[in-house]
Amino acid sequence: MKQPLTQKICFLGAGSMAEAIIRGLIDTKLLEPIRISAVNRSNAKRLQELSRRYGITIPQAEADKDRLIRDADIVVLAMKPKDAGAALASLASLLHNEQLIISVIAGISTDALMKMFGKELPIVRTMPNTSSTIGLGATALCFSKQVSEEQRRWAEAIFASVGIVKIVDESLIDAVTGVSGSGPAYIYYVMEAMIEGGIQLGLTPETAKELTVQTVLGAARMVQITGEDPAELRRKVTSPGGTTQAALEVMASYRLQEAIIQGVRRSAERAVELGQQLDPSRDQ
Ligand SMILES: NC(=O)C1=CN([C@@H]2O[C@H](COP(=O)(O)OP(=O)(O)OC[C@H]3O[C@@H](n4cnc5c(N)ncnc54)[C@H](OP(=O)(O)O)[C@@H]3O)[C@@H](O)[C@H]2O)C=CC1
Ligand SMILES: O=C(O)[C@@H]1CCC=N1
Repeated sequence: MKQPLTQKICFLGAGSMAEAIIRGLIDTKLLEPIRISAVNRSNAKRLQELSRRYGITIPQAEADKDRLIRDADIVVLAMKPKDAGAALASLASLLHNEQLIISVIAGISTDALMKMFGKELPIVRTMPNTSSTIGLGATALCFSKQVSEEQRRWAEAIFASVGIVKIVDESLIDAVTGVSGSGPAYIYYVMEAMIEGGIQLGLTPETAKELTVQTVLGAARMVQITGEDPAELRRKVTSPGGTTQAALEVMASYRLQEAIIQGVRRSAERAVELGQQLDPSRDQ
């Protein structure tokens, strides 16, 4: 097991992505709950729920909020892109350059964040996904030049506690959003359709769901364990003139693969748009 971290971490934004990471940190004992705090905009009930569930610190009064942010060694920005402008402007005066800033916000570049803060800070821009909740996340990281070696290790350890970590150039983070940030939703979408197909053919919803879940799990693990390409594994399922070929021909007639590729591309493009809405000077 990795050496536990001794830093204090404050999550700014206490939604699903923050909870996924908090849970991983605690489950893997990378950080003790006492070193973790979370603040949000207004939803006190949500903070109480997280505090009850994980034993983390939450502000007891408005003034506590600023103190938790100021005292943290690591501040994780985990609000929606649309809320980031207002949140980050009010945050600038609380941040100092001994802190590491980790952003999970889709689309917003490290340059744009620094512009919003009005100062140069060590920033790790990340793109995780919600499978981090169960330790099976896929996260890409990139670093601003102010990030020290030690801070890189903190960031890598934090996201390694909830899944796999890939270091990428910042120019590729939006592509990661298209593949694995939004990716779980594509798979759920396919699963919904498989379950519905099964129900239409007479299976109970429970049986259709169980069979679908095991099929998706098994297919992903087959790729991982055998190391074979998905295309090759698909070929092995597809007997000439058989049932799978018949199914895939129908799916191809609906251009399913093309639809997914275009969806991945559109997600990445949308990340760029979200960033531009906050940083009109961005020229991509
Ligand atoms: N969900 C996902 O699959 C992924 C999300 N991301 C990124 O993670 C970020 C968060 O997403 P997600 O967890 O889904 O969002 P949620 O809507 O679940 O949570 C957002 C949180 O941000 C808080 N918030 C809003 N404004 C402020 C503010 N001014 N100060 C402090 N907190 C604030 C909200 O508080 P309140 O409820 O009080 O308003 C809420 O707790 C997004 O930027 C998204 O791009 C990245 C990868 C995957
Ligand atoms: O949909 C979104 O904007 C966020 C970013 C990646 C996954 N969810």
